[in-house]
Amino acid sequence: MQTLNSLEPVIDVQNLDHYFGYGQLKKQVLFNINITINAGEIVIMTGPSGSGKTTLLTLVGGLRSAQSGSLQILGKELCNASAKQLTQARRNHGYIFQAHNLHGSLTAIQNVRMGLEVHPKISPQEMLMRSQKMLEEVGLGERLNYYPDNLSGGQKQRVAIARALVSNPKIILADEPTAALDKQSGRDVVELMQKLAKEHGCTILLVTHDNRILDIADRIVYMEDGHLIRDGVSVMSS
Ligand SMILES: Nc1ncnc2c1ncn2[C@@H]1O[C@H](COP(=O)(O)OP(=O)(O)OP(=O)(O)O)[C@@H](O)[C@H]1O
Repeated sequence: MQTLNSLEPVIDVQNLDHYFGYGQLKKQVLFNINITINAGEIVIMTGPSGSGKTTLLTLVGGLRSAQSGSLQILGKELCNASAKQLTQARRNHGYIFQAHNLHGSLTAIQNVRMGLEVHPKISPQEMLMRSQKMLEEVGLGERLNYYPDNLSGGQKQRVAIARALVSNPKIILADEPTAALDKQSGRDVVELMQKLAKEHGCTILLVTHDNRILDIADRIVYMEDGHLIRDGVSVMSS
């Protein structure tokens, strides 16, 4: 089993280019991206709309295939990886999106349980136990059997966090997790993510336009026109 220490890169991107389309419609959207993210780091990626943040996040997440350069996740190369290798890699990740993507017909605990379905070795009882514990950790122990429609925006996002974390992923990828939330709920959600990531030893790569949450990052990276133009330690982190 692989053990990680804080100096080991969990995400290592070197000379990564990415294109959409073919032939005359082929368009380069990422240019020579280089970034190394170590275990336990919280990295926020920011920058203007269309600068390539989501594209980079989906490549790191194995949601699309990297074509050129090197993209190593937990020591495994994902550039030109097969569909099977990408599926395998996705098991290391928890995803949190702007729209929480909860299933409306499932209760909170059933939604969280979905985060364990890709791990067939866990028994149904164990799945329920872990899901309940995770919901308790995000402060929703009293709402296990609520449907998403009966939860506030912040509570729904907390269910999504529980679903992302229930399988103990090494890496959490979050795309605009506060965009649909008011100021206080957004703050609560990212502070919860920060706390749980530190407790569970997760690395977080988070895309946001929300300047109010930049201070939770250990490092902020800035994208513009497909280039990573700034990569430094957060001036606001303690
Ligand atoms: N599936 C796709 N097919 C073709 N072009 C795409 C596709 N997805 C994104 N693009 C283009 O790639 C570029 C980068 O888009 P991306 O969504 O990664 O930017 P972003 O920084 O995440 O933007 P936003 O902040 O608005 O979410 C844009 O020019 C976009 O139009």
